Amino acid sequence: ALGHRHKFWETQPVGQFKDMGDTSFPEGPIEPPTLLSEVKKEPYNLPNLYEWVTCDIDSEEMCAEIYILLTNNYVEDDENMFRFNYSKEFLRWALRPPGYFKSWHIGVRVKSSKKLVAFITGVPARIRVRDNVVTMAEVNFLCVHKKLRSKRLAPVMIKEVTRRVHLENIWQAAYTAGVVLPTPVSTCQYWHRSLNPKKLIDVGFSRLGARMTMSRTIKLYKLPESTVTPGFRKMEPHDVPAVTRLLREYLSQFAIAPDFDENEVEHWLLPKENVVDSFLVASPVTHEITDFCSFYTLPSSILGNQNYSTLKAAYLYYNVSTKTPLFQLVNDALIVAKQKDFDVFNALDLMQNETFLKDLKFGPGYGKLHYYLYNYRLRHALPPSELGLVLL
Ligand SMILES: CCCCCCCCCCCCCC(=O)CSCCNC(=O)CCNC(=O)[C@H](O)C(C)(C)COP(=O)(O)OP(=O)(O)OC[C@H]1O[C@@H](n2cnc3c(N)ncnc32)[C@H](O)[C@@H]1OP(=O)(O)O
Ligand SMILES: CN(C)Cc1n[nH]c2ccc(-c3ccc(F)cc3OCCn3ccnc3)cc12
Repeated sequence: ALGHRHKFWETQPVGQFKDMGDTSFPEGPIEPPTLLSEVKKEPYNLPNLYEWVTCDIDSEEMCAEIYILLTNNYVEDDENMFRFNYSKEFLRWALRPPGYFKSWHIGVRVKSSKKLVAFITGVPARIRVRDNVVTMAEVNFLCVHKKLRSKRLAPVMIKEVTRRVHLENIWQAAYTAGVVLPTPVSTCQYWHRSLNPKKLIDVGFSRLGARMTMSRTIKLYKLPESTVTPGFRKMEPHDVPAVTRLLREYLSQFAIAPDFDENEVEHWLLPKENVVDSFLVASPVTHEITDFCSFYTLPSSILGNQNYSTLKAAYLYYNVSTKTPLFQLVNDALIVAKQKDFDVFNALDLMQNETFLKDLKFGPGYGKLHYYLYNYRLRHALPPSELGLVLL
């Protein structure tokens, strides 16, 4: 805002800070599509030492290079105590949804050593914004090696993924970040629910509460051995049509939400070992599916701790409650996560999550996750309760 210059973002079709509060602009695309013949045909120039590489995520070797780059150089928390450690199977899941483009998995190598030093990705998604379903690119995994930071490489990466998205006649994007950029369409807070409080305190993720002993803390977060909702079970392939109907109906209440079809529900929500867990509640009598709950697995490396190297974290994903109270549904997810030896269960305060966070003993995190749309203006920022989109 004041004095804050965004030399790159000021050139982009995104809401600008200087226009904040000006509601005279219509909601919708900021720039019209250009003719495909007018989209730049060759890649943007990189500094001389570097070259573009289109990453084949199916290749074990390429996937390993991406995994290692992210493991050592991706997002850390504000105190640099943890760094996301997306697994290879998670990356393959996240980057190969129905209709994905290999050309949107973009790497930068050092010409001489062939070392992968930067990465950015897009995957196609139909996102509804109020009443408009827009095909967008969900942009993610932007990463520049720690040794190459602050050289203005990120703008080149962003322009290149934009160019390749334009070549597929797609003109909007959605992305999230912990940093404030021009201009968030919504801002969420993240919350954490301890499952293994002793480890969380040992690694410095949590602190022992005032007037609390360790044994009192362990007791506070204790969960039942098994889930409590009758008819609560893992999702299976034959459930895809019913879960799609249930989820589409539920997500229709939010201003921004994915427009999932059965293929996308199959990809994003069928359980995948070590990647995504999903459950539903089917009425024992009618077998009607009335509720749904899911979380994904995203460990964080613990930086500089002698006893532990990894924090096993679950992240609340998409949930639907029509009969079982959301509180009880998510509590069953906590119970399953504890059974699977997760250390912590994370959630954003979007959708209807703030109705249960405190009651289920989630504590507020220290940072925010900002949501952005590229080349699509909203007249006002949305409260998180109107957001129905979870990006990985
Ligand atoms: C129609 C299709 C459109 C498709 C594209 C849509 C847009 C997609 C946008 C991408 C969405 C990604 C979503 C996503 O992946 C989820 S957010 C996670 C981003 N990754 C990390 O935080 C990993 C660790 N950090 C790094 O690797 C580097 O610090 C990065 C690469 C972040 C910046 O590298 P650097 O060496 O530290 O910085 P310079 O190269 O010198 O560049 C500085 C410029 O980059 C702007 N910047 C910094 N962080 C950003 C971020 N997270 N998004 C967007 N812009 C970001 C910054 O404001 C400045 O521009 P300004 O001068 O205007 O302020
Ligand atoms: C969303 N996706 C784009 C990854 C991403 N990028 N930037 C981020 C900033 C915060 C969160 C986040 C989202 C939900 C949550 F419960 C906790 C979070 O971060 C905790 C702090 N932290 C950062 C790294 N290790 C721990 C994700 C992201």
